[in-house]
Amino acid sequence: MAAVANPVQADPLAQARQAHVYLEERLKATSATTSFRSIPIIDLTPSFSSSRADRQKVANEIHDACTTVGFFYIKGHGIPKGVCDDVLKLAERFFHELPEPSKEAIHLKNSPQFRGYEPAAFSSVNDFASKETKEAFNWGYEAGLDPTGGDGKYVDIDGSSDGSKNQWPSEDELPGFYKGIAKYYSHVLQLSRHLCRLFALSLNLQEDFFEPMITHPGGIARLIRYRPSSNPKPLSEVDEDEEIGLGAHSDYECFTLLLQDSNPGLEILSSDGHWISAQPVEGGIVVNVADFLMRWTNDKYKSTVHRVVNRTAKERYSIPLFFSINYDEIVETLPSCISEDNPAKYLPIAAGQYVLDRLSLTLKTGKY
Ligand SMILES: O=C(O)CCC(=O)C(=O)O
Ligand SMILES: [Fe+2]
Repeated sequence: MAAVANPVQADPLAQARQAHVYLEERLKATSATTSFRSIPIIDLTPSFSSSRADRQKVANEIHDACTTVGFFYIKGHGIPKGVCDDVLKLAERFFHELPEPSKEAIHLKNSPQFRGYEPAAFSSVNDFASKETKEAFNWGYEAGLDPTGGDGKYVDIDGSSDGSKNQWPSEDELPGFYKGIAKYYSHVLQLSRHLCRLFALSLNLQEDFFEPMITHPGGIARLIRYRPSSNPKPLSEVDEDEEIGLGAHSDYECFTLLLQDSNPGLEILSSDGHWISAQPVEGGIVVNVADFLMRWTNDKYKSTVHRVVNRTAKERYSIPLFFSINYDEIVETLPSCISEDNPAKYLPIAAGQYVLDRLSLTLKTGKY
């Protein structure tokens, strides 16, 4: 086991609370560790090459983005444009076509695993945001959505392993919904596995280091709808009283792959206090490091605070996948991220336990 210096807390809930305190501190931070004004764009095309040098080159770009901004766009990722367009259309159909009682029937409050429909103003990712205007539909990994078929050993965040916990709308009411979701999800899952190989190279690990840990990965995804703004205004440097679509937060898992439509809205907090707009990039998918990977890398890779404000008079749709390694995998700090001068800061923890603690904390604050 890796040496653990000053283990913060042995109690997972206390650790989760501490992560919340950490977020509060990040939001207040004014002194820069790394400040930025733009988000790198990384072309993944060479990462599919049989040349190790080509793959390493992309991995090095990922390393630079993750140790500074914590966010980057990927292009040349291989998911066909039609698949992305179709799933965004499906999101629109879900919110517009599914009758309210049918949405209510698959409400997230029925699900200990946070799956299903979440109406506007139902939750808040942090204690500081006023009511969030977003609406969402959440689902998680199931073997039927995985083109590998999975390994039959899927374990959920709460340790359960008795089948899918997803709440799907009925095929009669929303024909083709499950099929369309499955198509996009299978693509984005395989892309995440590909990224895991690049993350491994970027961290000086064997390229297949993560492979045994992603055979039944955690992958909560959501369709999100942000209403048009009633009073559109441009991003200003100081804006305390925003109409918040999604409050300032960092993500919980390993990394997030975000498909956004053509409307801007995502804003990322530079460490000198400026919010930077992650404008949609044609054919691009946004990738960001999340808290579990930050912890796993001993804080080397940055999980950067972000929020969503729809400043346009149009609806905005986005579809994040929060990719985690197998939830039952217990991890300790990555060997390439510790040294005598920089010993491991965190205790080993199961990937799913960490996510559950963070999600439960949202419950504890009474916002769910
Ligand atoms: O909708 C977006 O652009 C970002 C969504 C997000 O940050 C999240 O769901 O965690
Ligand atoms: Fe997020």
